[in-house]
Amino acid sequence: MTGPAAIALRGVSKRYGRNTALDGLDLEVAEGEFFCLLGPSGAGKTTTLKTIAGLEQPQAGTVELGGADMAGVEPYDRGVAMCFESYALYPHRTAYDNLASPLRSPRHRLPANQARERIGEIAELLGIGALLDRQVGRLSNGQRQRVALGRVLVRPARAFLLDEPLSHLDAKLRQAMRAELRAIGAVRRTTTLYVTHDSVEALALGDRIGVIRDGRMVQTGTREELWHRPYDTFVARSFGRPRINLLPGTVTPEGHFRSPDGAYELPLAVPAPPGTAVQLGVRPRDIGIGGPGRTGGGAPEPEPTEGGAPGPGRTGGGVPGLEWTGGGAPGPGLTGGGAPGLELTGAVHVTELLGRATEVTVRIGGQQLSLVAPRAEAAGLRPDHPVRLSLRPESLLLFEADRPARPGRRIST
Ligand SMILES: Nc1ncnc2c1ncn2[C@@H]1O[C@H](COP(=O)(O)OP(=O)(O)OP(=O)(O)O)[C@@H](O)[C@H]1O
Repeated sequence: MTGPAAIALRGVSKRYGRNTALDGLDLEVAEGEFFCLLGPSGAGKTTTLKTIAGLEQPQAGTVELGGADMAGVEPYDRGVAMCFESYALYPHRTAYDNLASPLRSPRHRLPANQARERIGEIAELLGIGALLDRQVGRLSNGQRQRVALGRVLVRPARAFLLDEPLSHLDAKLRQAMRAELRAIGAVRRTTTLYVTHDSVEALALGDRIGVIRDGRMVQTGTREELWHRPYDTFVARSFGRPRINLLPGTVTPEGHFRSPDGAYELPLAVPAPPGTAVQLGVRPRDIGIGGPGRTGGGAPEPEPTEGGAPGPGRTGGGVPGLEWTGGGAPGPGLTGGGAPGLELTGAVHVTELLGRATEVTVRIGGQQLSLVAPRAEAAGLRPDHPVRLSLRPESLLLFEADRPARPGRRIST
């Protein structure tokens, strides 16, 4: 990172009475970066944004913007623009007026013609150009949400803090807006911290993603890092639908994974002490069905259940929702060919149609495992049919067993 981070939180704790919202949170967002903060409800995402904006005072830790400590700096003087999920708009004024009001404040005042131009540009990009004369109180929730987002984006800021700005839109519009959002010039140029609980959105939008849980940052990284090298089972479960299979078992003296009933063993690429209780992580799209024909690189189909993401879907080393723009080699984990595939035999439990693909749940001994197969390949499968599964050793992840208070960490070399 050159120069100070645009946003830096160090050891930030925030309690509300006996409720701990943030518990020593660390976060760094680089200048110009689009950073997605992903976490379940109650993880502390909104509190993080409010603390950066100066609307909440942490009990411990520091917040820096552009290298300057923000302790004691009023929200207005921090220069960040925040869009709340519960948007505050003037319901009796027009959408245009709502967009224009930030540009009338002494700090951001623009000459009328420039203000009009800027509002027009933002409104067009957000698809509300035709609604500018309408009173906000007469707009739908989704339209109002776009006005609220526009209000944040019209004025220059050192950083945008966006709290689930697309949550009120229907799936189709959300998908379109997601693709549009990063194209907006203001967003492209400005550091953006974007809160979401939707992993598809995070994968589609974030230059980097931070996964937050119980007020702590579990892992930050690029989508490839989080997908291929998740810190623990919580992060692994956060990405991908259907979810990653996490199969409990133990490590044998030979360093193999063994299922609890001994129904199967698989060699492990990662050394783990014999006897260790572990979980084997394997993503449904990395499992081939019906023999060696499909061992080369997981299912070639686009993501049917995660089709909301822009781009070709599966070009980025298996990470869904990733438009691979870097050229050259995709991320790790897709070495294609080369390593011999592993084989397992089981019986079909159920099949479920997912649009162009089919989710197949297979029983192996007492365990179940789900995979995604192209619809045509799965068409003939019936419950109790015997099936052969193929796995690529490099797509297997190994985790410690989950404990009640702590998801199992990934075991790596
Ligand atoms: N003003 C408040 N008073 C008391 N508790 C609060 C307050 N604000 C947040 N909390 C608590 O702090 C924790 C974190 O809340 P926060 O709103 O930051 O989570 P979140 O990740 O944004 O969740 P969501 O996705 O549901 O919006 C929750 O347990 C919440 O109940």
